[in-house]
Amino acid sequence: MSDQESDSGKLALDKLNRALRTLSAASASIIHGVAEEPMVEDVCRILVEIGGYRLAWVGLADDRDSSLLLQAGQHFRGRRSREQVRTDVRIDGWGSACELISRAVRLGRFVVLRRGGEDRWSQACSRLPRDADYGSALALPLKHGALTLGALALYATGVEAFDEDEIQLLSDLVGNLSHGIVALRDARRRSAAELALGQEQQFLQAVIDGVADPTLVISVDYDILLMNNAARQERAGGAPPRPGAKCHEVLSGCDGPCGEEGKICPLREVQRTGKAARVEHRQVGMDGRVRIFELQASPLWQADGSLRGIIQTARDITERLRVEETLRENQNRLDYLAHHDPLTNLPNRLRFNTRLQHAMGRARETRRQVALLFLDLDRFKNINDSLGHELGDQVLREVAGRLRTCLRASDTVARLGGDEFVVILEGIEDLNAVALVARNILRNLSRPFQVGPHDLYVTSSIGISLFPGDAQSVEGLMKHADVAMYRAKEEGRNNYQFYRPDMHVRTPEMLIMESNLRRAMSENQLQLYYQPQYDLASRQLIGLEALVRWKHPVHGMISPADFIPLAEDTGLIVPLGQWVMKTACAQAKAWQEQGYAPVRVAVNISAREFRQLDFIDHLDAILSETGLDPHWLELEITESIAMQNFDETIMTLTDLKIRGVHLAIDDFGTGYCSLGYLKRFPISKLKIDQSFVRDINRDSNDAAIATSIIALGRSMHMEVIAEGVEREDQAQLLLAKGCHQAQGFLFSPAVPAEQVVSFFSRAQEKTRGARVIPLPRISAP
Ligand SMILES: Nc1nc2c(ncn2[C@@H]2O[C@@H]3COP(=O)(O)O[C@H]4[C@@H](O)[C@H](n5cnc6c(=O)[nH]c(N)nc65)O[C@@H]4COP(=O)(O)O[C@H]3[C@H]2O)c(=O)[nH]1
Repeated sequence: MSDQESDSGKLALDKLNRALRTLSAASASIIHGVAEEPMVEDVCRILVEIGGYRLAWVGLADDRDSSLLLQAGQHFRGRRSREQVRTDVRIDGWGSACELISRAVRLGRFVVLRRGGEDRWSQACSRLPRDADYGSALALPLKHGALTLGALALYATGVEAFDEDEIQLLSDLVGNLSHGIVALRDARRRSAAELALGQEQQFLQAVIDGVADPTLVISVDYDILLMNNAARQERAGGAPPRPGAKCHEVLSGCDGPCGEEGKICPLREVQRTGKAARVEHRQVGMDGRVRIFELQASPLWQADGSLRGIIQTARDITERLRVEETLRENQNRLDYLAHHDPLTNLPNRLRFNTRLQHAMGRARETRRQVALLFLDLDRFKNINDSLGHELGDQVLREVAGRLRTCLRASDTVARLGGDEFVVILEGIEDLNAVALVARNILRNLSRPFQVGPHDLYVTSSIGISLFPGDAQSVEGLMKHADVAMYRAKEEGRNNYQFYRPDMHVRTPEMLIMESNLRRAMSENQLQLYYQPQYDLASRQLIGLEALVRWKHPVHGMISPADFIPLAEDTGLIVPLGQWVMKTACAQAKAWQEQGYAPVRVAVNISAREFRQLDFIDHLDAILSETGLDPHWLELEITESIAMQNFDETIMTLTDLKIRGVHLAIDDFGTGYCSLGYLKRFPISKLKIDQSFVRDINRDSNDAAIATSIIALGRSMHMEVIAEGVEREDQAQLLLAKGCHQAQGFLFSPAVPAEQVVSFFSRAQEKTRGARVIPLPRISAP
């Protein structure tokens, strides 16, 4: 081998070694590269410093507009340029500066140019430093699959640089560099996507954190995808859920999805129905308190229509449920009070009426009979009068208890008021069964009642009417059972009677009483007493109630409670009522003419009187005859009068109102006045029945009813007066509850007209100074 040959072999070996070192260093740089620009720059540096090229640069295509950005590192031997040339050289055009690279990119293969051998050489070198000694240049396209990323340009001193082997090695290097660039770009895109995802996540988190109710986004696998701040506070003390946490673990502390113990899984509900779902869950909070949550789950659909999961909001409804429960209890309690007798807890008249209606309906279907037993305690008034109402009440409670024991659970026993009870027996085929029950009741009630220190003997009388035989309506059955009950009393009490039509024929006793009453009216045995009514706060006289008295020459004073019902039955109530009205009006006018300050006089009107077609005509005649201004007359009707024949009643009441007559509802609370009707009546006053006043300080039911009546009166702009006020504590409590008027023994019983002037005098004293009223003391008629 000649020296020349040996030198050229050594040179070739050096060249190969250098090329391999270059490839190895460039590969290491590519593998460890973390960012595209420094990596490309480093590869250029290696090509110059290790590879021995005069210059290396990379031009990268901008895939946005197919222009070429010469943005990566240029390297010159001995110095380094950080310049980035951004040029608008089109890949398919030929610009001055990037000739070489543009061409390699456009052709998609390497391009070699040599000084003198190629007419474009000067253009390819036009942007290079002028002092450089270039002999040849090579451009290799950076390709990744079908995509051309740009090209690497190398400049060397010799004209014959870049032989085939070298180009091959450099092609491998460029291939690695392309991979490196693509890998870094992918990584950059990935991290940008991850960043965007993170920001999106943060945005969503901020959105649901803004929701006040605990809110979760749950996947179909029960994973918690999002949980808002309120939910974290509620379930995890503010901590975020651990990754992969399941909703049932966090919300209920359960291993498996909800479904047991009546807890419906909201996710499954949404999956089952494909719609939003609402369920209630009982959960123990972080503080150990049991709370009820209303969970509202809305489906979270994906673009392909499949269910991604649910958005679940929870609302603590513990307090709302508690309030609802209290309201329900209050409503039940009010319903109960409206349908039950507070003293005995038996159904009251209202409930009894409904039950009887239903029983009649069932009897029509089953073709069986209904028996109505009307029961009245014999001489119960004596117990009340001699031992007091409290013991009387105890007896009534005990009677209620005993009645219940005599009946089947399906039978009804109710208290109508006072000492009157009714029993409904259904499914009757044989009247003997009814008689058996009646006998059983009589036997049970005739056993002594142990009340306080007393052994009381109470008997009762029972009248029985049958549906459908005796009557087809509640009123008819009641009326006939009542007639039969009176017959039982006449038969010596403590017995029962089935109704018979001939019972309407008056008994000799009744006929005697009737003729006595007629005589009483013609012989002036009747007298009007007046009970004063007072303003509770000022204790000023505001009215007088006229109450009739019968002074029998032999039997003495007979209570109106005993003869008014008879007068109603016989029709005598009509002339009696006219006498009362005329006397009361004349008396009121007389007092006014005597110079006493006028007060309103109240007169009781019974149902039969009120229903007389000429009732208003008679009233007009009395008013014109006596000259009393109708404003000073008040008519008291009972709830039951008001509730019968609504249309007629409202016409009569309106006629009265037009005349200026005041209207009051007596014994309010004992009947079943519909509020709907009440508000349509032109009534100005409600009288709280004395049965609610008696124990108003002791019995919470009485107090509740009195309070309701006062509130009702106030809401309907009516006056409210309490009757039967016997003690100062009752008066004080009524005043405190907002009832401003009262009458009762606390102030005075009903007294004859002559004594009434003493009330006027006292009223006069109280108002002295305010108003001077002349008092020509003329004696009362
Ligand atoms: N325990 C107690 N009782 C008190 C007290 N203050 C007043 N009373 C009594 O309570 C009754 C109130 O009259 P009422 O509810 O209209 O009840 C009256 C009314 O429904 C009827 N009545 C009386 N006079 C007439 C009348 O002229 N016409 C009509 N249709 N009915 C009348 O007879 C019922 C009974 O009348 P009276 O025996 O006079 O009984 C009166 C009165 O004396 C009190 O503090 N304690």
